[in-house]
Formats: sequence, structure tokens, C-alpha cells
Amino acid sequence: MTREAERARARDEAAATAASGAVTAEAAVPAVRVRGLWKRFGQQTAVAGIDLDLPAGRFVGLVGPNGAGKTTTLSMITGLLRPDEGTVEVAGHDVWRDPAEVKARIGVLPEGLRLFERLSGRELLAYIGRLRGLPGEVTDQRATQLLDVLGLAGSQHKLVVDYSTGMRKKIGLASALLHNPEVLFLDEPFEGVDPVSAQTIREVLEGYTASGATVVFSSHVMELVESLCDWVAVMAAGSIRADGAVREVRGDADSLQAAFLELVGAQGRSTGGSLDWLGGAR
Ligand SMILES: Nc1ncnc2c1ncn2[C@@H]1O[C@H](COP(=O)(O)OP(=O)(O)OP(=O)(O)O)[C@@H](O)[C@H]1O
Repeated sequence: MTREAERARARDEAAATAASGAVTAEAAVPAVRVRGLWKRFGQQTAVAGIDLDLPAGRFVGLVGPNGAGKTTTLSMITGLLRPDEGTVEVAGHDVWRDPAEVKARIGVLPEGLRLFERLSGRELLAYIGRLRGLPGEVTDQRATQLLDVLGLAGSQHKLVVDYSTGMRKKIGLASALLHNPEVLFLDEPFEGVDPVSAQTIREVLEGYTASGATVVFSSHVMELVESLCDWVAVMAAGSIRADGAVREVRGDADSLQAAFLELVGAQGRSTGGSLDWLGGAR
């Protein structure tokens, strides 16, 4: 059975089970299950014993102020950074005991992505396809479609070293999507991307989650998270302050941004007049 057919069947089963009232769709195997996750760098606690369940088939936003621990958390969830303590499961597989199973099911666009600079965009995708064990013709066909949809067809023979920031993000996204992963993790996917490309990426990701896949992405842009995500986890100082459906986390607040400021304790923070020299008489 193809991955798409498996997803469709899983979605239908979850819907049927939910309809029968036995368990809710959320009770199915979560896309990500984190328990007691800790990471310290010397005296600095980056992630302070978090528990988190992210349901499958959702568009999930991980938000938090600078230094909240988002990148550290995503790195531990995707097997790029070993936790000090705790467990992570992706689609029911333990990331550290069963890394091959997990890596076959996930796509990752990490922060500060390192690419093979001396390959062209097209060659990079061909290489990733081989690493992922895809048949050559499947890689070719998917690469052509991804390059086209992401507006990189005209630059496919250019070396990656000559790509702009946004183009690098897009070829990184194409690399992460090539093997049609079950769960896609993106660290700040829209940073440095122009509005037209951002809209394209958005449409690609919306179509992908509509097929039953899960996207987990970190962002500082609350309007984006509110408009794109149906599930959100708010981090601050290494802890999860709230998580759940966006409307639940927003609660009675006017916007997710307002709820976020309340949750991270930044409501009403001002410069306290300490920058009164700025823009004043010279
Ligand atoms: N390799 C490292 N060595 C030392 N400290 C680190 C390291 N990586 C992260 N930290 C610290 O851990 C904390 C969490 O960092 P992290 O990058 O996970 O935050 P973030 O939420 O992704 O921030 P931002 O939104 O600014 O990218 C910060 O205080 C950071 O300085």
C-alpha cells in the first residue's frame, strides 16, 4: 500500500472511531510524544523537563520568545541533539532507540541549514533521492514538480552556493519533502522568504497536511501561526506554557498575539524610559 493510501486509511479509521464515540481522533498515535525532556548547556537550562503531545494530521506551530528553547526542542525531537533526559516518539517510534524508523518518516528543515554548496539545486535533490532510497525516475519526477512549484526551475542548474537566503530555504524544503514524509519539521520556514514564495510554501504545506501528514514549525510571527495552524504549543524559558487547539489557547483574548504576550509574561513590558536618549536631541 502506498504511503498516501496508508494515510487515507488511517484518517478514515480515526474518523470512524471518533464517530463511534469510542475514542477521539486525538487518542490515536500522536505525531510527536515527548516525556520529561531536558537539555542543559553548562549552567543554562534550555529545555526544562517538557511533556508534549502533538496530534497527527495537524498544522502545528511551536512559538515562543527568543531563547525559549524551540530550536533545542525541535533538534531533540528530530534526532539532531541528544537529550540529557526524557523520551521522544515520532509516529509511535522512539527517536533514540529506533532512529532509522523515525528518520524514514520525517522531513526536517533545520535552522542554519547546511547544504552541499557545490551541487546545483537539481543535483542536490538527485543526491537526497538516492540517500532516501527512491528510484531514480521517482526522484526525477518529484524534483521537477517541486522545483517548478517552488519557483526554482529557472535556477535548478545554478550551484547552491549562489542561491539567495530564500532560495536556500526553498531548496531545503524541497529536500525535506522529496521522500513524502509523514511528519515535517520546519524551523522558521518563512524567514528570509519573499511574500510570493511564502504564499507558495503555504499552499504546498496546506495541501500536504490535507492529505493527513503533520507539519510542525517554529515561528515568532503570531499572525502567521494563527492563520496557518490548527494546533499551537507556546514555550517560554524552556517550559511549555500552553498547548492545544489554537482557539483554546487563544481563549478570550482578542488574538493569539495577545494570548501569547499574556502567557509569556511580556504584557505591558516597556523600555521604562531607559532609551530616552534614542532619537532625542543630539
Ligand atoms: N549549543 C548551545 N550552547 C549553549 N547554549 C545554548 C546552545 N544552544 C542553545 N543554547 C541556549 O539555550 C537557550 C534556548 O535556545 P534555543 O535556540 O533553543 O531558543 P529558541 O527558542 O529557538 O530561540 P530563537 O527564537 O531566538 O531562535 C538559549 O538561552 C540559548 O542561549
